[in-house]
Amino acid sequence: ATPPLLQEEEDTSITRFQGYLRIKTAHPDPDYSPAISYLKSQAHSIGIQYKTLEFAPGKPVLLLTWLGSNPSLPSVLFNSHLDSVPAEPSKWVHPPFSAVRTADGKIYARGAQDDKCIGMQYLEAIRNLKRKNFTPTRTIHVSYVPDEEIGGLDGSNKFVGSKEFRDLNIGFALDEGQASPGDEFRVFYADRTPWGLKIKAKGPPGHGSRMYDNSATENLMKSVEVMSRFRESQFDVVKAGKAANSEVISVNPVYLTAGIPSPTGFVMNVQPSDAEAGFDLRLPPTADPDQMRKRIAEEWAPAIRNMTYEIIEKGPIRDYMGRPLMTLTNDSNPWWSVFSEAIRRAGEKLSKPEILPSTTDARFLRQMGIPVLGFSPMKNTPILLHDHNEHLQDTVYLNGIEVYEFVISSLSLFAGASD
Ligand code: MET
Ligand SMILES: [Zn+2]
Ligand SMILES: [Zn+2]
Repeated sequence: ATPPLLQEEEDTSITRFQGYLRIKTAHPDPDYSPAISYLKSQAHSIGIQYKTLEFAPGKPVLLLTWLGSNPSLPSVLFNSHLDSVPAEPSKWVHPPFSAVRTADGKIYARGAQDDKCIGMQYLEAIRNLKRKNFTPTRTIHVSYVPDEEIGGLDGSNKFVGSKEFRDLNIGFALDEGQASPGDEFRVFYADRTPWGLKIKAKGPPGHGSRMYDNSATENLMKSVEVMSRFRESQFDVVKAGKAANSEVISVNPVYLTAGIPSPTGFVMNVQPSDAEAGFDLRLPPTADPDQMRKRIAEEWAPAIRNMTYEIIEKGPIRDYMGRPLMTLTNDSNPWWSVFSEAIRRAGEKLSKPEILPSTTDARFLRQMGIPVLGFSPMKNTPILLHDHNEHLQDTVYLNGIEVYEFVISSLSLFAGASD
């Protein structure tokens, strides 16, 4: 057993976390370069290698490497994203980029849970392991990628397709998960894939008083009704306890638009010739994308009702072999066994592995055939990602560092799988 950290050392690691949280990498205009500089200086002080890669202008990927004693073995990757969603400062009790630590130990910042915590915990764990003279067998990589919150197409997606990535020879990866309100950590073996769906209706315009068939708004409303019924059918499965939220297809409206603008709002006595609605769809890996496309074409936006549609598919659902993008969480996956055993040895518990209701860059890694688990070590913590007043308890943050020490050391020493 190693002695607990001195108060002073704890404070320093919290201060370093606060420093990262104060860098504004929130959309719509994330400033990546100060974040990259900050992380590079951390890597320098720890004594590990670093390099910046750029696959899209102004969108750097930072890669840190702790070389193992047997670099020919497949390596292990710890991923996090540099960016975060926007915050509305007026809705927060402390400014979202202040990283205030309250008297009772809560650290307030956009990114405190999603996911700057893990980005810094990886580094603190490596710092501690180095101090204890631990030598990894497998090489450990830590990646910081841009643009996750807007779909990752210029970030992780391009990174995994690069020669630089192939050369890393990654055997297993960890990416972000979600906080757990209970006292067991959550772990995720798959993500849902987001589709943005826009449906558009056209129809004859007419006097506001007229009753006639096939107006644009009538056609759009018919679709919205059909889609609402589908949404309800999925939600019913969840309410009946037959599936988790993340195991069904979600279809949620995000905008509705029609009408002819006027200086006072909209023209009130003309039925418009165009109407449009947008939806956030999330498809679990078990969903059949062809069936979904067919449903959209035939039922949700049928041409016979003068409707058109656009599907923005933000990432894969299946791998190149057509199999659902899921990482095995049983003993047939030796990485799972090593990971779950490390959690046990850290004195912690995992709840039953889940599909993540939202989406991470793990889907791009899984598409390359790499097993990935989603994991953010936050227990007894409210789920505050994308919410106002996102915060993390200092003790939870510090505990996570210890957990990663077990996880990083175990994975790097694991000798079993050579491919
Ligand atoms: C639009 S891709 C996904 C971005 C974000 N992580 C989410 O789940 O909403
Ligand atoms: Zn997020
Ligand atoms: Zn995230």
